[in-house]
Amino acid sequence: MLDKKIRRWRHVFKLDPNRMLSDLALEMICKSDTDAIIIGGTDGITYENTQQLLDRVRKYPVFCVQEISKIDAVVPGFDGYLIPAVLNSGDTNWFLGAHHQALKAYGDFIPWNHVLLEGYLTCNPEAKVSRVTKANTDLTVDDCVAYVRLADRLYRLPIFYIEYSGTFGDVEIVKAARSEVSSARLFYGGGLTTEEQVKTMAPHVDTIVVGNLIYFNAQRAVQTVAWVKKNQQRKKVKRSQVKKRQK
Ligand SMILES: CC(C)=CCC/C(C)=C/CC/C(C)=C/CC/C(C)=C/CC/C(C)=C/CC/C(C)=C/CC/C(C)=C/COP(=O)(O)OP(=O)(O)O
Ligand SMILES: O=P(O)(O)OC[C@@H](O)CO
Ligand SMILES: [Mg+2]
Repeated sequence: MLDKKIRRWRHVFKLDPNRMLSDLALEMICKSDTDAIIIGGTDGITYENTQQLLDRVRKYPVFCVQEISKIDAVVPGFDGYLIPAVLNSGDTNWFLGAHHQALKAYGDFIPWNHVLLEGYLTCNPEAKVSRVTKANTDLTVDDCVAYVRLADRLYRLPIFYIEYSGTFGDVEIVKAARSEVSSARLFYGGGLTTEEQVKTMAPHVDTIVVGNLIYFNAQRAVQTVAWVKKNQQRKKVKRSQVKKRQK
């Protein structure tokens, strides 16, 4: 069941089928200690380039899911499927219309135990995803809290994804989401390139997503796994210290 799997994800890489990646870089990414690979992107996604990338990743035992952005590019054979719904989109297509159309056409063939909906809050106005979905990225902390309540409490979505694709985000927005989220897993992705940035974001979220860095410095991208996991261990130590103090 995909919902159980994602509970263990602290770090994931996102690979874009529309971008070139050498075999060596792909091997480093797949053999890293990451928890999963997400294959997806906003534009230029086709059945063929997604299938080709999946075939290359399948040489390695890493868990691999597709993030669906185009219905005719859905490829069978992934370990799971993530379906984005952009909550702050200015066009209902990106949280309702495309999903309705997809279910009308393919609703009988969906492996439901392996499919999860992600509530996206896309916050970088320059990102392709914000432009394509006409997202309202002018968000206050109160807007963010309201979106978390909508996704997590009202719709009970399994994932709330703070997306800053291409740029490092506002930690106050992330902290506000953390303080409000109850059962959804909190994902953060956007502009992570240094240990300092990972240290700033990782303690407030369940899962860190690293994308662009893979394409300009795969070695450094692999290092982000250790940075995230080190951070998690520090949190565990703190929790056990608190327990000792309480006894
Ligand atoms: C048998 C079998 C395999 C069955 C599978 C069936 C299945 C799971 C069917 C799907 C059913 C369904 C409801 C599908 C939804 C269809 C759909 C098209 C929904 C819309 C998705 C959406 C909101 C897309 C908009 C773009 C988006 C959010 C993309 C996600 C990836 C992302 C944000 C990438 C980051 O952007 P990037 O491209 O990296 O941008 P930069 O270059 O700026 O970094
Ligand atoms: O590509 P970057 O900026 O690392 O963002 C990761 C991911 O959230 C993109 O969808
Ligand atoms: Mg990208």
